[in-house]
Amino acid sequence: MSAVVLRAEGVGKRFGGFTALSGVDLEVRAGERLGLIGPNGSGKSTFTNCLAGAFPSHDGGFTFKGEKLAGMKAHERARRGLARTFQLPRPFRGLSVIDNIRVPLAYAGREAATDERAMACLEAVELAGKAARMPKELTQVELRRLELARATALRPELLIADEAMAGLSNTEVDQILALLFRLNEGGTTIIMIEHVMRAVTEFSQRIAVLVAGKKVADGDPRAVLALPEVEEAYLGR
Ligand SMILES: Nc1ncnc2c1ncn2[C@@H]1O[C@H](COP(=O)(O)OP(=O)(O)OP(=O)(O)O)[C@@H](O)[C@H]1O
Repeated sequence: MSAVVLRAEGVGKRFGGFTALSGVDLEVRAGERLGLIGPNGSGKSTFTNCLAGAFPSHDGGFTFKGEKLAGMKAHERARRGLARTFQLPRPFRGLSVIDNIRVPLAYAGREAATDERAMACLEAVELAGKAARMPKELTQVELRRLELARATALRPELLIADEAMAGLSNTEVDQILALLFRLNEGGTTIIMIEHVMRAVTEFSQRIAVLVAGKKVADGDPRAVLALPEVEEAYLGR
């Protein structure tokens, strides 16, 4: 079995008096494909934000590649190989597609921000033909692909893909799925947060379920999805 790359221990987050996450433990192994699911508002993005360093404080902690992340800013976590995409793609709207890739390359300094490297990132998501276009000229699925290219330009060890498929057609879902499989085959560990259940079941080797901020299940996808508490959480949406 491969090494644990990420360990979350007792992660909790409150917004004022509201508990959005509570006591979440999670382990992810190197090279794994994990589906993180749960009804709307169950805390999936909050978990991602805590992990990526978007929130300054929360309970519990994360260990990534053996190093505690507490106190590290988002960019420091990114430099260590932790990447995430956003539910709503966030390209630099004033920059061309290729410049959107040059920015993370240049910023992190781990890779030379050469044209070749930026083009290779675009080729990996089949956007090389649109390198000179502006983000507003891209379709929804192309924007999702650009978001993935931006997140993976630095060849992260772990990628959290937060609803990369929302609102896409079946064919487009397949395109993004293929891309995520390719990234995983290249060695990237992936946490997929997704409501498109077909994609989650095709992709995930394991599924963890959040309901009202608590992890209620974690294990083999078929066994997890058959649990009464998981069915109830979804049917009760
Ligand atoms: N910055 C914030 N301030 C206050 N409440 C917040 C904030 N961010 C999230 N919440 C609340 O925390 C709860 C969990 O939200 P979160 O976005 O993590 O859920 P989610 O599982 O990602 O949902 P979805 O599937 O709809 O994206 C929700 O009730 C949400 O309203």
